[in-house]
Amino acid sequence: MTRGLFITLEGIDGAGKSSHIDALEALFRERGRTVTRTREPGGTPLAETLRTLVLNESMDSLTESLLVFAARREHVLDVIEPALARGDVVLCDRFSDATFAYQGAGRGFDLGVLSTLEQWVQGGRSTRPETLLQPALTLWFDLPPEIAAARLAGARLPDKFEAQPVAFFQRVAKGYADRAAGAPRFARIDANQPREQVWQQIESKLRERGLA
Ligand SMILES: Nc1ncnc2c1ncn2[C@@H]1O[C@H](COP(=O)(O)OP(=O)(O)O)[C@@H](O)[C@H]1O
Ligand SMILES: Cc1cn([C@H]2C[C@H](O)[C@@H](COP(=O)(O)OP(=O)(O)O)O2)c(=O)[nH]c1=O
Repeated sequence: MTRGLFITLEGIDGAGKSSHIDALEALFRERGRTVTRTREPGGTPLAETLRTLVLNESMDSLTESLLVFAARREHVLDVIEPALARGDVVLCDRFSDATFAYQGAGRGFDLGVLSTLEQWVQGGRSTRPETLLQPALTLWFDLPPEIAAARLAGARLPDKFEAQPVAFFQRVAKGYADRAAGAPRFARIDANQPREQVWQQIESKLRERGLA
């Protein structure tokens, strides 16, 4: 059986990821694909418990990094790898790029330690970089932090991260830009557009890459 397709959605809080994931799922289902839709931190009962802690408790940045990678380990083993082995399209709302952006760039935590954890969690037993589990495509919703903050104001009760000042999200946004630079799996979506145009960009990125 052919291995599935791993797609992640990334961007700062309020960038518009959740607003497009239903349509993305519908698009693949219309093409006859089985879709596993999931999110991080989360995706398994234990990982969802860890998510509640990470999103609600204040903690040291190493603790936070270990918890998101612990949740990811469970998620990769129990959900993502089995779904890819079945041939599913896996649509995941955030993955390890979020850790590099939020814990790395946002909190200032050591990127080398994050890379080591990434290798442990996504690399199986091998230490070769090419064996790292990474998405085939990362839809990166790029939106200026001031605009994301304005969109979120009044839209929902802020969690621990959403309550951070704009300066934090400027660092996170830079973290995403750094991670995207030179990584062809990233497809930048200009999220500072009306919804319809954001969706058109998503469709055209999928077409360009022969994925839909
Ligand atoms: N293109 C858009 N233009 C204006 N508002 C938008 C757009 N896309 C989403 N929104 C609104 O912005 C807020 C954040 O969007 P959401 O999809 O929840 O972001 P995320 O999942 O990335 O945090 C929501 O209130 C949503 O309705
Ligand atoms: C996956 C991940 C998420 N996060 C943060 C980013 C988000 O603020 C939060 C949860 O993401 P998200 O699911 O986008 O939140 P919401 O349900 O409110 O749309 O967790 C990290 O800090 N590190 C990570 O590794």
